[in-house]
Amino acid sequence: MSATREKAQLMSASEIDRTLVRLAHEVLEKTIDLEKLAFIGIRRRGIPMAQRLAKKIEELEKVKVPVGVLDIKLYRDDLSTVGPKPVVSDTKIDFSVLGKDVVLMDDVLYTGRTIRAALDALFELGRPARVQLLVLIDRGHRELPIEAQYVGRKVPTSSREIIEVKFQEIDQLEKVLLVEKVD
Ligand SMILES: O=P(O)(O)OC[C@H]1O[C@H](OP(=O)(O)OP(=O)(O)O)[C@H](O)[C@@H]1O
Ligand SMILES: O=c1cc[nH]c(=O)[nH]1
Repeated sequence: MSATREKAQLMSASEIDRTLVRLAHEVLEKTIDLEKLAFIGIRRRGIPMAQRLAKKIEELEKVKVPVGVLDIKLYRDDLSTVGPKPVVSDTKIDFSVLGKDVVLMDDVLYTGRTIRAALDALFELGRPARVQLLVLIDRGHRELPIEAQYVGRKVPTSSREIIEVKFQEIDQLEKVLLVEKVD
């Protein structure tokens, strides 16, 4: 792994929280039937996001939104010409996705390959009524026609830059950093 240098802090803990509150309100605004809503977090940092959004919606609307988990790992195929390929390695969704209004959640949207793998896995489980995507950071550089309906912040980046999201539940600290690869 190449070394990195911190360039800027993009979000503090309180900014992350305010953004998630806004996103919870946006999801509610665009949801017709709350009983059909279901959140699926992409491991690792999509999971705390899905759990926190479900908690905020329970506080606001007194409705418990079911939360599932998709684990997508990078699978390196030596014959591949496009680099490592994201594949689903573990799924914990203990509710039926049939007819559900699913919101997939992840911390960073970049090429879109992780979300494509998540959609493939989701449709193997059943046919949801609708699938939307919520991300904390959209950094651009898409390689597939995938867009998020709910975006915490759009951050234009160069390909040498990396977005690092840190969440208390995983990293024991809470912030979003812009870092740069150094040779
Ligand atoms: O749009 P893409 O190009 O697919 O990139 C986005 C994915 O990359 C990151 O995961 P990463 O593979 O770094 O795993 P991690 O979340 O476990 O650190 C991030 O959490 C997204 O899941
Ligand atoms: O910058 C990036 C790109 C993909 N995934 C991340 O977490 N950060």
